[in-house]
Amino acid sequence: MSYTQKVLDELKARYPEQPEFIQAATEILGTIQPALDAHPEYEEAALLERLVEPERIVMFRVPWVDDQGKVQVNRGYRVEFNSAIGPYKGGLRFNPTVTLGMLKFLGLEQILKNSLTTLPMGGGKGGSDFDPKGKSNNEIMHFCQSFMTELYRHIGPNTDVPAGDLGVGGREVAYLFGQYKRLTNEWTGVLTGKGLSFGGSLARTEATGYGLAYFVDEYLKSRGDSFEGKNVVVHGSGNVAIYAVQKVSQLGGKVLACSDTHGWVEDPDGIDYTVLEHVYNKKRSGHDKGVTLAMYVDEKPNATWHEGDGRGVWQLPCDIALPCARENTLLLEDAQALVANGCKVVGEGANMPTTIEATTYFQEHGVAFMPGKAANAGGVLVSGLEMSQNAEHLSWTFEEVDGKLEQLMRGMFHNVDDTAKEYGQEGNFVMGANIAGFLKVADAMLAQGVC
Ligand SMILES: NC(=O)C1=CN([C@@H]2O[C@H](COP(=O)(O)OP(=O)(O)OC[C@H]3O[C@@H](n4cnc5c(N)ncnc54)[C@H](OP(=O)(O)O)[C@@H]3O)[C@@H](O)[C@H]2O)C=CC1
Ligand SMILES: N=C(CCC(=O)O)C(=O)O
Repeated sequence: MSYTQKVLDELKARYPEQPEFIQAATEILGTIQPALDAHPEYEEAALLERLVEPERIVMFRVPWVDDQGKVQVNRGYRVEFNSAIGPYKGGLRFNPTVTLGMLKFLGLEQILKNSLTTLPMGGGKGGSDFDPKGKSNNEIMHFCQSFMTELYRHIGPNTDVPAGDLGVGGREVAYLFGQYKRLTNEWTGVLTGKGLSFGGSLARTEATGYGLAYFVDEYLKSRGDSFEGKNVVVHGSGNVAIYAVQKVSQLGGKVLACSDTHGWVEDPDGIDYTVLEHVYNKKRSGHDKGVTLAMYVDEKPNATWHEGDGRGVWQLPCDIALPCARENTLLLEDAQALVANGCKVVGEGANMPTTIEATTYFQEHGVAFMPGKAANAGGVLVSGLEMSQNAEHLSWTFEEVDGKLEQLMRGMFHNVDDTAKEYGQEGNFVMGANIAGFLKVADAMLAQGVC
């Protein structure tokens, strides 16, 4: 039995209640064995057994009072997964489906993702089963203040630097930051995604979506192609999706459709990202009762709203698919429909949106599949640049940040592409990303001894 299979079997036996974590570990361990074959010292040092076990997990109670004066209780977590190459770095997710296993999947992905950025950032992830939907700004503030009252003692600019993710945007990061300052009497770069008036980086809001478009565009360029004239479908219409739509359009592509949890919208004129911004801001205004993406057609009468499952976007004929919502939202049946309708490229803006079965189907049918740990790394990459700016007490221009983002994302594609070729799997960007991300972390862990 291979080393990776042994470790994976042990994980499956130990954590049967954490399916998303096992899914992420299966994808990673299922592709890095060729790198391990060349390094028997990794098994001697139990390196994989240590890699898949978080260095620390913090779990805590989050009590808060709602607008009716009723006491509510949620659960809070921070998975400090791996600090071999830098302080723990990763988002916070506020969503009623959050579990420890989900955050461990996100944290494991984050380790390799942050490694691929070439910046000194370790991997972590946290969040809560708090649902921000339908909550007033006052309630979100009370929750964030209570959440940070527990978390602050575990984080810091050189220890653990949280940021946004699903359900956590600029509003939540700002409330969290305000509470951190009160508790520590320190102004530091302890969170990223901050507001521009208090240490936030220009281009951080746009970074994940832009980075996705740059990564896919570099792949297209490497094959003598481009976004020009390409039809694109996007799943999701949140922070990642909005700016992916903007940048894809700027690069010559036409985004035909996008979605939210209430349905999906198609626009023959091409999705207008500024309208998506209006919907996003209304949803997060603190008065979002009943606001859905259906609002898009109010501003764009040529568009059509489809109530129901947002996965309807996968039925549209397209050249490129960009899943930007959340995990396991592109299933085998969706992959079959996309391939049948001519899709040739999939770039993951979300974390693990494509199931293993769907990924395999794409790879077996000649679709260029780019995993989120590489393609969506633009967000954490610019978070790293925000940390740099905070550390030097400087603010770079939008063009400086966006230029660095584009340069690093295009370079990341070539690192992933070259690594896949080096291991005899040209075009297998899942293997390329996993091995390229893994090797840097593994070397650091080996050098630092048994810790
Ligand atoms: N924010 C960041 O910096 C980064 C985020 N990511 C990943 O990208 C993905 C999206 O994150 P982000 O854009 O920040 O999150 P947002 O909360 O801003 O947006 C999430 C989007 O996905 C939709 N959505 C949520 N749940 C479901 C579901 N079960 N089925 C279909 N659609 C759903 C939401 O619809 P609705 O509005 O109706 O809820 C919304 O359109 C996540 O996987 C996240 O982990 C990756 C890298 C960086
Ligand atoms: N949610 C993010 C961004 C994390 C960060 O900016 O620290 C991700 O990379 O999944």
